[in-house]
Amino acid sequence: MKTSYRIIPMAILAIFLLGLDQLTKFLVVTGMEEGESIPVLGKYLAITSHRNSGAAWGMLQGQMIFFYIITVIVLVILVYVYFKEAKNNLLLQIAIVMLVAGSLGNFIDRILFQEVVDFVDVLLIFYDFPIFNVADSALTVGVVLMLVEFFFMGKGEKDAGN
Ligand SMILES: CCC[C@@H]1OC(=O)[C@@H](C)C[C@H](C)CCCCC(=O)CCC[C@@H](CC)/C=C/C=C(\COC)CC[C@@H](O)[C@@H](O)C[C@H](O)CNC1=O
Repeated sequence: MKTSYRIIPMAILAIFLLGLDQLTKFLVVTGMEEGESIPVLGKYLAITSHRNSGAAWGMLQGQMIFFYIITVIVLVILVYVYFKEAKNNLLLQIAIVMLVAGSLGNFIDRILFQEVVDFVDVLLIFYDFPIFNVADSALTVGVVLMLVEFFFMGKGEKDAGN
């Protein structure tokens, strides 16, 4: 029977992403001093132990209550959209799972430490991109997949067609 919500595979993907996020953060917290940096790829990629009590680019430092509220709202909306819109839509299901896993990853840090552990330190050619983590990567990929789904696969196309 064709499973339309793919609950098991999507749960496995979410647990894998969340586990990878929490494991990498745990290794950084226990294995490195804050501020310590380990070059991986010359000066373009390093593992730098960093903490951020804000959102992307350090916005809204310390506003934990706001982050808790936003994250819970985001999670509720994602679950609603999953069961309402993602039936038989694998791309949308993966996008939503990436966003849920990423949100939960940073949510756990914010509840436990009131700050997020970051460690992926990329120096883009001329711009020193903020240090991020696996959860941020999942969120960013999820946002991109959601945009692709909407504009190239989903409603956007139908509306354009009308
Ligand atoms: C990725 C979302 C940020 C993440 O949102 C979350 O947790 C969600 C679930 C809850 C937030 C309170 C609400 C979303 C705010 C939206 C936002 O901020 C616009 C972002 C755009 C984004 C494209 C989607 C760009 C990319 C940036 C970065 C990621 O690069 C891969 C740099 C990450 C570093 O600044 C790092 O220090 C951040 C730290 O880890 C805490 N992370 C968060 O707040």
